[in-house]
Amino acid sequence: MSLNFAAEEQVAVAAVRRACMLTSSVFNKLVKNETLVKGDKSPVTAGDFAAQAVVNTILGRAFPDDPIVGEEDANDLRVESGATLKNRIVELANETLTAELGIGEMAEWGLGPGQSRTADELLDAIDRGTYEGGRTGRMWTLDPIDGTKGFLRGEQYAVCLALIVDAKVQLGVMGCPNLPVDASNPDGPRGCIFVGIRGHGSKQLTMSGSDPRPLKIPTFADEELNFLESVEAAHSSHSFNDRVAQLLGIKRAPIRMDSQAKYCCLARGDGGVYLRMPTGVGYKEKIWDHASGSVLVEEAGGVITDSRGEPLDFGLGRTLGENYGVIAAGKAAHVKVLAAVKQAKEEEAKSKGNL
Ligand SMILES: Nc1ncnc2c1ncn2[C@@H]1O[C@H](COP(=O)(O)O)[C@@H](OP(=O)(O)O)[C@H]1O
Ligand SMILES: [Mg+2]
Ligand SMILES: [Mg+2]
Ligand SMILES: [Mg+2]
Repeated sequence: MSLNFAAEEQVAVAAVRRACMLTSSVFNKLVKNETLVKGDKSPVTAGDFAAQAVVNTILGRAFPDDPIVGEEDANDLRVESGATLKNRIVELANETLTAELGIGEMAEWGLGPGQSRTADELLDAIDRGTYEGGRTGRMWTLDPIDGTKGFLRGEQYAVCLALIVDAKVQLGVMGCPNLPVDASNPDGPRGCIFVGIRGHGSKQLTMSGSDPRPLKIPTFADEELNFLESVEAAHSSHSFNDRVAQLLGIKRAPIRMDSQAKYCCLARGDGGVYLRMPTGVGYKEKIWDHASGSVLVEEAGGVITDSRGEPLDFGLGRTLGENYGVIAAGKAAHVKVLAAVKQAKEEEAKSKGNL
């Protein structure tokens, strides 16, 4: 029987839950100077930094020897021009770390009333996430807000945390504060946590971490299949997906959604195929954008590969290496989609050759 990572699961769910409290509460209060544009032109908010500070503080206390590959770093907050944003982040992180949740997690992990951290401690916590990754050992990977653009639009985003051991994802925990608990009731209650544990299945929990519901990807009839794809056309080629859908005879419109919430929706059967093909050259996918989703999908009975059918390699460092895209689906659907993707790639190569 494989390890069940019970202690890691408990800590990760608690950390993701606290980070989700923070991001939900900050959303309504974000003001203009609380968002920065990073070097790659992507946005980052006070919520991203503060959520990374909270999760890394908790991980640092519970598993002090584990390195963390986190999306954000504190460089922009350590300079004079970042002082206002830094103060806001410290305020938000401490509000969250000191909240009284009454679930017996608190003293042990340095949480609850009276457990405020200094600004320096919180910036250092953010910078615990600068680990380079690699092939061996234990490491966590964190995306404090995946789908920052969705977050800013008030749409889908996810707090994503995964444990990788010797380049294999063993545990993935995702918090989706805006995701309907039940896709068949889109106007009903929102907010859920998803957990995948290698060898032990996938489940959906409430936002407070209770009421586990096991997840299994259903087998879709061909005419029922549909795509889950990025909202942002710059992140994933919409036209390529359209061609693959055409080759497969898919009639249903794609579901466009930001973040790894797409993997959560795949794992519970809201959509049949996750397909993400590069839009240009040069961008390398980051491990924190796929680690937790990949184990969730696999443990719900699905398959995740690149567009050549090769497994994703989480042992190359902070990125997944050269970008061949990502295909995730239930077992039977994955075989068909992979074949159609190969055909669409051949067509594309031919038409480029003929130009
Ligand atoms: N050119 C690009 N191609 C693919 N992914 C990109 C990209 N530029 C940014 N991203 C990633 O796409 C993620 C969002 O994925 P999606 O499009 O599925 O919502 C972003 O995560 P963050 O929002 O955490 O920065 C970012 O890491
Ligand atoms: Mg980002
Ligand atoms: Mg991301
Ligand atoms: Mg992010």
